[in-house]
Order: sequence, then C-alpha cells, then structure tokens
Amino acid sequence: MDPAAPAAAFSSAPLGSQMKKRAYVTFLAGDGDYVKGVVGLAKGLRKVKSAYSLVVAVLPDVPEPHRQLLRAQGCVVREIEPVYPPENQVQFAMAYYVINYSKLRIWNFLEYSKMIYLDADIQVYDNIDHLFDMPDGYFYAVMDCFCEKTWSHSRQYSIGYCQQCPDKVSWPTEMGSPPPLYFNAGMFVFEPGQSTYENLLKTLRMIPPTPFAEQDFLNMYFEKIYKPIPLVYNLVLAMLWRHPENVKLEKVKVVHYCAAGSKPWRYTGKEANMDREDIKMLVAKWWDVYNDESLDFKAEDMVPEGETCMRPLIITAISENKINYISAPSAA
Ligand SMILES: O=c1ccn([C@@H]2O[C@H](COP(=O)(O)OP(=O)(O)O[C@H]3O[C@H](CO)[C@H](O)[C@H](O)[C@H]3O)[C@@H](O)[C@H]2O)c(=O)[nH]1
Ligand SMILES: O[C@H]1[C@H](O)[C@@H](O)[C@H](O)[C@@H](O)[C@H]1O
Ligand SMILES: [Mn+2]
Repeated sequence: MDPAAPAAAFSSAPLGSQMKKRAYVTFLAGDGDYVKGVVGLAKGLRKVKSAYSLVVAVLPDVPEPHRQLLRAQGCVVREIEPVYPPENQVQFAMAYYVINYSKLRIWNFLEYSKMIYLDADIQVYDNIDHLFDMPDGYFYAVMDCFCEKTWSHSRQYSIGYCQQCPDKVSWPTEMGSPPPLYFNAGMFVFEPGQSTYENLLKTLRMIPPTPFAEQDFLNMYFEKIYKPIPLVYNLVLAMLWRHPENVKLEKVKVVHYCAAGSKPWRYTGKEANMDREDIKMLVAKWWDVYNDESLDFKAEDMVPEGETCMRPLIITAISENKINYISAPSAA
C-alpha cells in the first residue's frame, strides 16, 4: 500500500462518488430577455425547496451584468464555448435553434455525477429532486408532441400521427416501422462524463443538422437508453389543446412555456391559443414566482457545502504562495 495515497482511495465508497455532486443546469445565450427565464427558474427552484443549486451554462455573448444578476440569485455561472454543427442547408424549425447545439458542453461538467437540465422557459412548481435518485445509465425525459406547426416538415405531421395518441392515426405499414419514441429536450436527466462528452462532439461532426437541432441529435444519440418519464415533469403547453385527455393540470410539476407566444416575459395573449384560461393562469403563475421578492437569494438559502455545490468564495488575499478564501458575507 502506498503510504502517500489519499485516505479516500481506501474507503469503501467508490472513489469519486463521495466527491461528486448533483445540480440543476440551464443554458443561456445572448443579451436578450431569456435571462428573465433563468431568474424565474432560480426562484422557482427555491420556492419548491430544492436541495440542489442551479448551474447556468452561459455563452460568451451573455453580458456581465446578466451574469452578476444570476450570481446574485444564487446561480453558479459557467461559461461555455459555442458548439456549431457541420454546415449544410437545413432550415431549423426556429432559426435560433442552431445555438442550442452548445448545450452539449454540459456533458463536460465533470464535477457533477448527475444533473437535471431545464430550459430557461421552464418553471418548476413542485419539487422534483427525487428524479436524481432514478437508476444511473439511462437518459430520462418526457415524450414530445408532434401536432404543432413547428413539426410541419416531418412525416409524423404530414399524416397526423402523434406518439401521444398512437392509436388515433396509426402508422401506415407501407411507411415501415413507426419512428422511435422522441423526447422534448427542454428537460432531461443525464450523467455528465468525459467519454460521452467527447463522443457526442465527435458524432456531431458526422451528422448533418436537422430542423430540431440538438433535440433531434440527442434523440438519435440516446435512443437506446432513453426512458420516458410522465408528462408532469415537462408539460409542453400544446398538450393542453392537442391532447387534453392526457393532461391533469393540477398534477403537473414542471411547465414548459414553449408554445408560440407563451414565453411569460413576452406574452401578449394574441397568438393562437394564447387567450385560453389555462394559459392565462399559467402565465400569471410564472409572474407570481418571478415577482416574489421573498424568493430572492439570501445567504441562508445556500445549499450545504459538499452536498451539491461549493459555497461562493471571495478571494481576500493573493500573494505569491498564499491565497486566502472566506465565505461570502450574508447579504442581509
Ligand atoms: O435567445 C435565446 C434563445 C434560447 N436560449 C436558451 O435556449 C433554450 C431553448 O430555446 P427555447 O426554449 O426557445 O426553445 P423550445 O423550447 O421551443 O425548443 C425545444 O427545441 C429546441 C431545439 O433546439 C431545444 O431542444 C429546446 O431545449 C427544446 O425545448 C431556452 O430555453 C434558453 O435556455 C437563450 O438563452 N437565448
Ligand atoms: O421542442 C419543440 C418545441 O418545444 C416546440 O415549441 C414544440 O412545438 C415541439 O413539439 C417541440 O418538439
Ligand atoms: Mn424551451
């Protein structure tokens, strides 16, 4: 036995697992208003008393004042480099979806053993921390709906087929086997890892981009280990008018404001379906969390050290050989 080896190497728990952490993670690009979504999400996670911090993967174009705002809300801000897909002539379902390939960088957040990714246009209305305890080795996410116009490029849309009601229009035998289950990539549970990260980027270089950008890519890449979870963990709003029979709104824990016109910070009520009472209620509910000052970050909200994140540290003295750190003072 090497006497110089660290004690942790000999303990019964597998090396690494003691040090590894869990966290939520979201993604932010640009200097626009999606930062409001992230602030809302940080406050929403606090409201449901989540035990885990929110990491924000930011592209270089996120301005410093927005980063400071996020830190002041208790977020861990991590800059990532953009990821670009190979060039081709694809028309993305939304032109800006191309930036979402940068999300692949979160597989390189290696100090975390498991993370839950949430889009900035998602709000969490009930605690979902238990999702971290699902067995390792799978990719968990909620099945998508193919009925909105954004899907009009697809074979599914052209024949009116949706995996949310596969018996209504069945998949024609002459079209071969039905497409594999397809998840919405606004929310998923995953395990960062170096080999997965490197392999994702390597595979991306060989695959031409498609209309739903990294969502299509992740569906293809994780097809074999994808496990659907109930739609209460990511209510894609179109489900409310496309498949009302599948939705019990009072049971929903996570709402995804992805339908056209539904982003709460841009909501006008004018776009299709946006004047529905359930949509108005959900938009108002988002604003209630966003505007609730009691949910602003306070030092005592800090997640206990070692559990999910390090306490923010302030460098007090840097000399040639000496760096002293102290915990951040209470904002109160
Ligand atoms: O200007 C922007 C645009 C997007 N985003 C980030 O990118 C995420 C994805 O964008 P949207 O939420 O507007 O996209 P949708 O929900 O309509 O898109 C769905 O399809 C996309 C395909 O690229 C992604 O997979 C996305 O996660 C999935 O929910 C946002 O939540 C946000 O986190 C920004 O930060 N700034
Ligand atoms: O991820 C996309 C996006 O959220 C769209 O807004 C929705 O219409 C699609 O069904 C989904 O695949
Ligand atoms: Mn979204």
